[in-house]
Amino acid sequence: METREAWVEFPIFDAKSRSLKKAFLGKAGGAIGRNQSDVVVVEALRNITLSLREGDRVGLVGHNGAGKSTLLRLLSGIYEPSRGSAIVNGRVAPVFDLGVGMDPEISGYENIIIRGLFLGQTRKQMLAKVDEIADFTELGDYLDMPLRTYSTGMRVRLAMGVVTSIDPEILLLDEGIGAVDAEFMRKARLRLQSLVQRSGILVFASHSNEFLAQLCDTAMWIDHGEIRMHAGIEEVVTAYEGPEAGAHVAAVLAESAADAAVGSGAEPSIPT
Ligand SMILES: Nc1ncnc2c1ncn2[C@@H]1O[C@H](COP(=O)(O)OP(=O)(O)OP(=O)(O)O)[C@@H](O)[C@H]1O
Repeated sequence: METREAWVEFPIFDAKSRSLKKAFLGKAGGAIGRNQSDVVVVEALRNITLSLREGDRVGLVGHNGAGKSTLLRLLSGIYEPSRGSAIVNGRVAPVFDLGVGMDPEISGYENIIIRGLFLGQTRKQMLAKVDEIADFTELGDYLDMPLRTYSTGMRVRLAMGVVTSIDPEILLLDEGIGAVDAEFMRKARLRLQSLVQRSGILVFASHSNEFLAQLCDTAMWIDHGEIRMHAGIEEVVTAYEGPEAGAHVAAVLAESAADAAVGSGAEPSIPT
């Protein structure tokens, strides 16, 4: 997966732009400027060159409107670069808009299948795991009801169940998963971790440093549409948010490492 000097610009034809004489760079959001035809554009991504390979687990950090979601959409092929190039080889599972691929008029069960097809699974594969996914969601009889009768959190449960049941080569994840209750989140986290382990490449946009530290091994700081820094998570978070946040990341990393060590130590050894 590779991008070279890729830009994503959104032309805004109805911008109230008379006062916009010079390019504007605020705290939040990408730069607002003009293109060659003098149309106002939001420069959501500027000059992005990156190369990701099997095993890479990258977290995206950056302020609101920095370009994280746009980068995920560029990497998934939803957006074409307006300049430069983006080449993606592999089966991509874009998991940012949990509602995409869902139909409000059909049942939860049917939506499990549809959403799976949307994520590149076959109908046969989905039929084989629909019961297990249904169990995970704990939605019971609601699974026979149309999706429009669900609350936001219930929809997220369904979407999370499907998403965490697949085996993607490239997993693009946005943290749109805050709507579920704490107990369900704990359960979902384990499934999410196992999904990440099965995936070839992970790119994860999140405002939760704890989550980033649990799932990723490097972080990329996106600032006004540009890659400002790509390094270890602790280093990037320290630069982006300060030493306290960096120390928190270090503590989470140490905890995960300790858990992993206990996990491997607990495995029974096979006598020879
Ligand atoms: N469809 C669109 N049309 C116009 N501008 C857009 C569009 N989508 C995104 N933008 C702009 O692109 C910039 C980057 O937005 P993006 O959603 O990628 O940010 P983000 O880093 O994911 O932010 P957040 O943390 O708030 O979710 C913002 O300035 C936003 O206003």
